[in-house]
Amino acid sequence: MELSLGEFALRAQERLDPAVWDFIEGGAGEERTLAANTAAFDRVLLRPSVLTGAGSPQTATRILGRTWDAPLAVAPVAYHTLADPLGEQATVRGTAAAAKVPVVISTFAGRTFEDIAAEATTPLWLQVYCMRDHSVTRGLIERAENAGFEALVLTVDAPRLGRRLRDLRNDFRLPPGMVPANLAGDGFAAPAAHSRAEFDPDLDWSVLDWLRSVSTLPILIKGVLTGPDAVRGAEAGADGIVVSNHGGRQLDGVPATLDVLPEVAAAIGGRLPVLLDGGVRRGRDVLAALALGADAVLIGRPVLHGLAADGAEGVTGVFSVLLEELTDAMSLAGLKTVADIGPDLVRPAPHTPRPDTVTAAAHGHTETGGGAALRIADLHPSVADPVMDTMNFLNEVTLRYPEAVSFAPGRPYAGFFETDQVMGHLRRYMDHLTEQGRSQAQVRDALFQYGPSAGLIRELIAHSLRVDEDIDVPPESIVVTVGCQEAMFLTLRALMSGPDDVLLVSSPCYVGITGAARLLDVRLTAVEEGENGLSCDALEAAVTAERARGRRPRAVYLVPDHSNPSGVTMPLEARLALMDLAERLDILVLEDSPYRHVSPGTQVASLKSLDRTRRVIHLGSYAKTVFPGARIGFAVADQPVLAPDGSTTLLADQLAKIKSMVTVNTSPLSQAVVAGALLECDGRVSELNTLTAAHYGEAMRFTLECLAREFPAERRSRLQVSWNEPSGGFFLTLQVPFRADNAALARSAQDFGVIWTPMAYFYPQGGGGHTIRLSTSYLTHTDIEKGIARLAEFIEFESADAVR
Ligand SMILES: Cc1cc2nc3c(=O)[nH]c(=O)nc-3n(C[C@H](O)[C@H](O)[C@H](O)COP(=O)(O)O)c2cc1C
Repeated sequence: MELSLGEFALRAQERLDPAVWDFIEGGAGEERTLAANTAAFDRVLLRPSVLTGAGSPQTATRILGRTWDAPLAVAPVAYHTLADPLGEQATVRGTAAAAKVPVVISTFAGRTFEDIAAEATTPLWLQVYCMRDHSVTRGLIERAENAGFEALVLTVDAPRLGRRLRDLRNDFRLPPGMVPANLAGDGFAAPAAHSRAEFDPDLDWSVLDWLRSVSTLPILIKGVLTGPDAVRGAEAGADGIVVSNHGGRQLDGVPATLDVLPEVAAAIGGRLPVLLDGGVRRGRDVLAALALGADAVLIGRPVLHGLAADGAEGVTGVFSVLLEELTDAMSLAGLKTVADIGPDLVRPAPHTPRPDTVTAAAHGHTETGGGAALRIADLHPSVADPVMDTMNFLNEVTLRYPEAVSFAPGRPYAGFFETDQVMGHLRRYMDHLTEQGRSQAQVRDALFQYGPSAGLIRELIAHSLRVDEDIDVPPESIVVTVGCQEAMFLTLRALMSGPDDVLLVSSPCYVGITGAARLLDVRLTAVEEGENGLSCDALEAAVTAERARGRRPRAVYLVPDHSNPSGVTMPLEARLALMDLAERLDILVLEDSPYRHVSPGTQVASLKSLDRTRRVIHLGSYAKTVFPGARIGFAVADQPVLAPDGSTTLLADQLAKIKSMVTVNTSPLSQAVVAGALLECDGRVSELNTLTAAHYGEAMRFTLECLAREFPAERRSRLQVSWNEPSGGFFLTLQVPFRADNAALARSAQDFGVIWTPMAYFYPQGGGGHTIRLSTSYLTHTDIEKGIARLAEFIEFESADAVR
């Protein structure tokens, strides 16, 4: 009886034809990567904890909404029929007898999906190679879906098969009669040549959109080896990442999967499951991979070894050994559950230099290599997220070119700010407290002391919402926050309770919410915005697709009025339809609307004022209506929250609880100043802002006039330039024929003296590459005129190549 996977391999080698053995065992090139995969596991030393009371370890884990008996799965491997005539049918039977874990079936399976499914009592996933003829791939997916397969695994490391020298030397051909049971055609006997003829070598990230359009199954991408690619995958909508180098069979010289796992896991930051394959041969290897950031591992060659050694029973044997070893290792390392496996369990072997130390030394920066030097990979992945860097880039460009006219920042116009106003507002609020019968000591405490987490000025805000917005909520449903940003942060923290929870956002989307989601490891799904703002059809489709993937869409975030960044306003009918839909889909609506009262004309009713069933959490801000330096925002969260003992609180109470651990309370001084402003206008913020709204309306009108002047009809159509005409707010968007990216922005700032924002920053899952955002709010007419003239020159220059 075999006691280790190595023994199964020996048995298999005895039984298999040498050329078939080479086909299975071999790697590409000099097989360096193949060797590196197992060597990386050999280097890991485990650090057990003693006396943990761990008892009998539990290997079960939960991934993609399903419980697996162990963090193991069968990797997609072509032609199991090479090892046993029953092929994949024997594999699924043998695997299920040991553990309920997924089996990934290769595009090149030797048995039909239907026959395999008939045998399976464990989840089946389909590995997808995307063929030049996409209809072939679509047909495979449809058949697999009909047979009950539960996920797709898109292999992304194989535009063609790698140079496998053993197969070239053996002139390897599949045995006569061996064909992929689910594909029609011929030429399969020579796998490498076939892959060159049939695999689509031109795939890019848009293939994920295509897959989404043909299937609602979760999609994992297999073959990712870097953090940035993992992030791209997540942004492109993948549901999971498989760190893989195809068992060393593709590009020889890429690193061992275990060595790149920490980088990928850090980049993903828990947003998606990360699986790994390559070289896992022992239970302790599973522990090492999980400790370094994997959620589960896939087993490739050993499954074929088991199959060749003893058919289905051999596969059962392989998984039984792995499970036995895993349980044994967990027990001896003091681990009770899979969740207890963390980075403390591993450390690199002493002779292994850490890659970043090598780089630092090469650059002569060794002095930072001491105890206090931190690796970015050890920090929360959000700090390395491109979303966070985009704003830095913009600030940097603005600082570097102070002479440039900047249409980038969405700042209020400074001409309305008077320093004395701050004193006046403060005095007014203090007088108000006194009028209300507070003693001098109480007034002093109110301003100088810590205050209630939920805020001091909730009554005044509630009054203002009632008289100005027709929003009738009790003061207790309000939490005063440090800017609207904190209101978003608290709301997401409270609502998003598990990895399957999803926040839907209108796309393009304000970066404050995407950034907060990133900090909190919240999963985002973008819902395309149309001419009338968020589309109900797109929202319903997104919610349905997420639910089909086993996820829980919790809320949708949007800016319904004069949106940042697009400038679009949702008409009343669209708002009513959204409220009905939110009710039907049972999701919450996060309404963020900072520009309503600083826009000219009558505003459409806010979503919160239309809310009859407490579906809307309103995220408020006084940054534009009073001044941003006060940093005062608020959340209206009047949703009831039920406790197990039957008692009820408001969501606002829970937000206040969280706030007490984030900022304790919002500055009472700042609250007092804003309260003074509210008192001055008896809560009618719209009246307080009559002049401001007229000013911003005029700035927008003048910008549109300058654009129309610079781009008369002929020039507009020649350059393929167009823009929208928002009725208010701070932003408008402009379509241009060239890629409006950071490089274009840098050229625009340096050579033409005009700065704008690439709209691509605002598309959480890609898009907006040919659109720029212009902010009209804080510039004078002279600057606007100068800036738009410069912009026109820049667009003309850039378009010269793009339009030809
Ligand atoms: C004989 C063989 C066939 C394979 N066929 C496929 C395949 O059809 N599709 C795929 O994505 N990966 C394929 N792989 C790669 C495996 O899915 C997996 O990445 C690799 O085997 C894991 O490494 P391990 O064998 O060291 O466990 C194959 C690997 C082998 C050894």
